[in-house]
Amino acid sequence: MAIVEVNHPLIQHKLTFLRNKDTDTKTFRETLNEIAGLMTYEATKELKLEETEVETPLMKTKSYILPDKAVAVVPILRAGLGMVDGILALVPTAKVGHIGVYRNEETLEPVYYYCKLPTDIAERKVILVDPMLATGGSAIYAIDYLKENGVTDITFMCLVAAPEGLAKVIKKHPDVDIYAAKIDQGLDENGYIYPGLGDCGDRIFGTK
Ligand SMILES: O=P(O)(O)OC[C@H]1O[C@H](OP(=O)(O)OP(=O)(O)O)[C@H](O)[C@@H]1O
Ligand SMILES: O=c1cc[nH]c(=O)[nH]1
Ligand SMILES: [Mg+2]
Repeated sequence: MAIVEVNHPLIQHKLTFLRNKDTDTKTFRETLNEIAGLMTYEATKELKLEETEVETPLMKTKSYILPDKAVAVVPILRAGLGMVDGILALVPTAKVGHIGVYRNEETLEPVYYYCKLPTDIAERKVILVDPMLATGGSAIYAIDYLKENGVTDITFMCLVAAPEGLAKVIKKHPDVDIYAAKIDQGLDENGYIYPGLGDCGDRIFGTK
């Protein structure tokens, strides 16, 4: 298990634009995908490769490729969708599953409404994505769900995480690696990440 705050200057620079309340929807969406791509580079560094042989213009040589069933990306709807294209730009052979969970605004408990996963998901490394890890309820629900479907290798990738939610996820799922662009100060009285960036789903899709 690892908790990695990906402190790359390009990621931290781009995160500033996502935090800014005046950033428009188009810029927000594009920048979120750019960060997701940069984080993917770090989060996939332990991927196993297969040896192959390739013929260069000069000679045959040993080289390496990803196995056919290397990766599945699973966004938690809706906001997780905002990271998928950035990840697929780097891992185009990944399959994509979807888990629909929203947070009840009063109880802050996760509410399930949809799921569709690749049939061979248990054979793949799953990158579970959601920009916001607040109380941790949605992430824990989605990880439980993946494990019930036979998945054994899960990395959770988010943009900002609250320390209290992070602690809950690690306690329940100590085998899951977590990558965050930033671990923030905490949660406010409404369960929003502080300082955070507001409601990420609404900012991606322009719904408020
Ligand atoms: O850690 P938690 O306390 O569970 O909160 C985090 C969840 O809340 C947000 O989703 P939201 O319920 O706003 O749904 P949306 O993506 O459809 O906007 C966010 O994208 C996470 O899924
Ligand atoms: O700060 C938060 C917490 C949950 N969901 C969001 O979109 N933002
Ligand atoms: Mg939302």
